[in-house]
Amino acid sequence: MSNEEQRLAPLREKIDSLDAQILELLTQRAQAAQEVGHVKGGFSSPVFRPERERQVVSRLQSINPGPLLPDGIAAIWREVMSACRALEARQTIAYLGPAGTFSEQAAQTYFGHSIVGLPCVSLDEVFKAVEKGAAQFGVVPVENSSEGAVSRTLDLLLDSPMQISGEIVLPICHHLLTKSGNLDGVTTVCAHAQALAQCQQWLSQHAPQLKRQAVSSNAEAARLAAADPAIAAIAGDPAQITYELQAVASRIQDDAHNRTRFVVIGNYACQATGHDQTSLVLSVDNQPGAVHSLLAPLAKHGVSMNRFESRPARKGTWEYHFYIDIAGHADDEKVAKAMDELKSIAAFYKKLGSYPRSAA
Ligand SMILES: O=C(O)C(=O)C[C@]1(C(=O)O)C=C[C@@H](O)C=C1
Repeated sequence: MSNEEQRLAPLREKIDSLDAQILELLTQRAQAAQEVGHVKGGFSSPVFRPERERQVVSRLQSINPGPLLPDGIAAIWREVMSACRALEARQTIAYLGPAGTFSEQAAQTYFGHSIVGLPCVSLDEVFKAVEKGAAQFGVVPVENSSEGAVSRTLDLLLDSPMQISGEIVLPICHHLLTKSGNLDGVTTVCAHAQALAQCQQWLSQHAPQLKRQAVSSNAEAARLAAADPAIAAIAGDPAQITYELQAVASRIQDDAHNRTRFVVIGNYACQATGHDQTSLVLSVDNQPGAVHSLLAPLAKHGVSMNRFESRPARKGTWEYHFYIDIAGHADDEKVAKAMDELKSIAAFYKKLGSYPRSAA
């Protein structure tokens, strides 16, 4: 045995013994979750409880003695609870496919890996899958930090009976990918229109000769690049791994801090956790000071606004729907008061959901 092996052997024995103890405890935890599942089954109540999962992670982070980092605690328990939840009933999660999209990564980041993924061909299909009950929840992109709102998602949220029960913020890094790892013989770069826009400066500077072709998703671009040596794709890590491509250049997005916010849609109203957000859609009659009147109840009750987005109301007139995210849960007293006032002055009012805020 080498000197290194001699020193590693007792440490590894210690890790093996600790792992056996952790497994014993995880087994007991899984059995407790199974019992929880039986109780819920008796009341026909939902398996997935985002507010409880948030509480579990926050409590452990608050008593964490170190050296594990808070993000590490969150990642470990995300998978522990995903595996325990699957023993109660494995959840089917719809997302914008194909496999290898950032939407799939967002779904796994939020629900862990013990889920059944249901890749859908469009955002409309994600909503339909959840509305029809083919999936318990759906994950859809709603906003990118460089490109702004995903307008189709906003329009679908407006019309859907589903509510928002969570949010995920993912850092988005795009790479230029080919089968060979170089641009020899490559004529065209394919990507989703949003990704082409997010990388346009880099492309103009470093690969102006490539024809830019928008396709339905970056994962689809990666699939095309894997099949055709004349095609390069712009896509992220999940698609690079799925389609076994090589990076010609990494992190080519023009904004180094590029992030996308996804929301979880479903038929579940979350309880308050103390770190919540409420999403609303409103419209006001087209008259002077109307938008200001929408903001007044928030200021009056000390409710802060995290986001404000407008979309044409699609009625052929110059009218708009305002999508606003406010801090707090609809059951919080000051939020409830502000919402009541908003409801009374708005020409149109819809609550999209109250849910725990993403830590990112
Ligand atoms: O507490 C519950 O309701 C559970 O079902 C247990 C548990 C867990 O593993 O801690 C699993 C699934 C829920 O989403 C929340 C928590």
